[in-house]
Amino acid sequence: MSAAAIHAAGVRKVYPGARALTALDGISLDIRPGEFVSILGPSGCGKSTFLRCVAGLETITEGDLRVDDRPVTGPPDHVGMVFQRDALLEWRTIERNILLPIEFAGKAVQGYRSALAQLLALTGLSEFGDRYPRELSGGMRQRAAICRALIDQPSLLLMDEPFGALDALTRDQMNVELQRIWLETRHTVMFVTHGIAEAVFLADRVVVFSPRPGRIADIIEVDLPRPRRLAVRETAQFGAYTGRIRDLFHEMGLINEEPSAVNEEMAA
Ligand SMILES: Nc1ncnc2c1ncn2[C@@H]1O[C@H](COP(=O)(O)OP(=O)(O)OP(=O)(O)O)[C@@H](O)[C@H]1O
Repeated sequence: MSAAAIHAAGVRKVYPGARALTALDGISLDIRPGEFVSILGPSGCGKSTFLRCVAGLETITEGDLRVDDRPVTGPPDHVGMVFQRDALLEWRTIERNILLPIEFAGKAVQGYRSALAQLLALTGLSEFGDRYPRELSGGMRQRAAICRALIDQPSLLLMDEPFGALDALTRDQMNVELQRIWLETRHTVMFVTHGIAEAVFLADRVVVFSPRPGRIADIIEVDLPRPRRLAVRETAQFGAYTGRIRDLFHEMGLINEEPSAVNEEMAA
């Protein structure tokens, strides 16, 4: 029996077809209940694929993948998801957007009124429940999307570049807010990102993927006290974590700061 919230052992994912594509190869990873894990890697390395496999939206080709010790055979219960695009329905108020998963599940929304009020308060949206998405800023919309993911009390929150479309300042603010929400709710979170600083700031562990086919290049434990303030990013300890990840990307050939090396390569 595994106590892991997510258990992956030798997970391989091949997208079939005439030009079959191996997106993931040999992913083995256990995520503990209540842990915040960032998945970091270059574009196209299979981060979203892994998240979609955990969410039961893709089937794996090989290996063992479990959520709460049950093999993933379809979208598991008690999983909330947040994507880069908030996917709010423009014709529904914020409250009715947040309650959508309850309606989909055929449950009575009345039973969720107090959960709704708590989530709106937690995310600073109490005044905006009766507004429409177009009346909210990008950051507020993403907070509403987080409320929608949390309304049915998931044990696991899967986030795929949730702040990727936001400007840098709003993204910083959302990082702080997400940490606060997580410290209050202690869901297990798997957070996919391209951003090295964002990954380190938020996570208990950063799982670094290699370029496609996605393999785990390294797992970095982030031992920084919480709650973390944005200023932590200026500290030597934080710099040591981000530096280590940058070195990894260097080794993988993903960062090249030597113009002469580029020239040599181009000349070869
Ligand atoms: N439905 C699909 N059918 C075929 N190939 C796919 C499918 N979805 C993704 N891929 C391929 O799998 C690889 C991994 O894609 P994925 O979206 O998981 O990467 P990613 O790391 O999340 O990238 P990004 O950071 O750019 O979003 C890519 O080469 C992509 O083209």
